Amino acid sequence: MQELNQIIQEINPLKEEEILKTLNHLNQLTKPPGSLGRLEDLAKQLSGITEELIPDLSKKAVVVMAGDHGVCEEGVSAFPQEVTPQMVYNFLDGGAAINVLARQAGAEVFCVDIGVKEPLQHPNLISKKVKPGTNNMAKQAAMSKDEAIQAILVGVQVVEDLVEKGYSVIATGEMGIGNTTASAAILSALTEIDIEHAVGRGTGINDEQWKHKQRVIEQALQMNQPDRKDALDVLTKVGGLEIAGMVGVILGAAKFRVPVIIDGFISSSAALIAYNLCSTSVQYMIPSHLSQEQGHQFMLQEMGLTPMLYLDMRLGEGTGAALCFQLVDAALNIMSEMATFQSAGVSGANEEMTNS
Ligand SMILES: O=C(O)c1ccc[n+]([C@@H]2O[C@H](COP(=O)([O-])O)[C@@H](O)[C@H]2O)c1
Ligand SMILES: Cc1cc2nc[nH]c2cc1C
Repeated sequence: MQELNQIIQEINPLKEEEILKTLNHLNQLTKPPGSLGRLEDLAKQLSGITEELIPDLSKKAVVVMAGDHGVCEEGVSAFPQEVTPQMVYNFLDGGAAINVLARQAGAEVFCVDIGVKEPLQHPNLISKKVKPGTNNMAKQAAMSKDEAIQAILVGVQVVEDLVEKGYSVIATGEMGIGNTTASAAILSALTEIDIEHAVGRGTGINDEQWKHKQRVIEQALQMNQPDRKDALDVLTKVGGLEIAGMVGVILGAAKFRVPVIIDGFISSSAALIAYNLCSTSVQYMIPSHLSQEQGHQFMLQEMGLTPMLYLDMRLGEGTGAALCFQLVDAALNIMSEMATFQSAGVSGANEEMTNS
């Protein structure tokens, strides 16, 4: 707990001065001020995070946290639990969607076993198992507080190792059959959103299974009584090991002043926990896309975030976040390659026609 509190204390706000310098530069480029919209916001955020006008963010990493969920025994997913380890090997063999999208963006995928039920072995796997899957949250707490903290610290350590190797922008990803149940439970526990709106179809359950999933989550919340004001308590009682790992990735990124691209519903439940533990951490988050999972919009709204992309995706793994690497590159290339009004001999706006 002390170590986690120390990390939170080391998270500082973005550098306002650097953001103003970036705005000033953007306004000199050959375009009407603000006309590149969210790309301009992104350029400002990146410089506020890194304390550099045009940072080198060429070394990109996707961290895929994998974990299993005891609540699967209640029948909450369209797929069996063995898909979690099977997909981990798929990530390690380079054949999953995240491998394709990461390659396209020039990013590397790092897969972490933080809580897969069965033993896994692969030379490229980062083996940091805290526990072989969570307990069934409908019957008891998903994990102990110590395990939740341990999993968060794994995420922080993974980021520290990546930063040491020169990685400068990180995307969150996850794999865990049953984890939309944990994420929806986190959303209902931390906000006023009712269960019907917080719970989605995950990998694709039918109406009847969806109603059942709602009842299971209701039972888990009744049984565990997570404290809305204590995000660590919520994570412990109804969260997941991969979710806790991503909380650590996000807090670690904020600590080391590295931009962190948040993927979909499950990644955002981790972001919501991180935000509740340390509200400043939201300044380091880039919300990549709006997942089709229905509760996702409420998570982002709760943190005051607007997604960059609307692609009706609901895969997870970090796929939406990986697509945003290209937007990060776009924002930086605008900053470094565009001509200024002065250098290109282009006339500026008519003074009397503008607001500023
Ligand atoms: O990222 C999302 O928005 C997202 C939405 C729905 C499902 N998923 C993925 O699907 C799995 C969880 O779905 P489920 O139905 O087993 O809870 C898990 O491996 C997630 O990566 C991911
Ligand atoms: C095949 C499959 C791939 C996934 N990737 C992330 N969640 C997933 C769930 C399933 C079922």
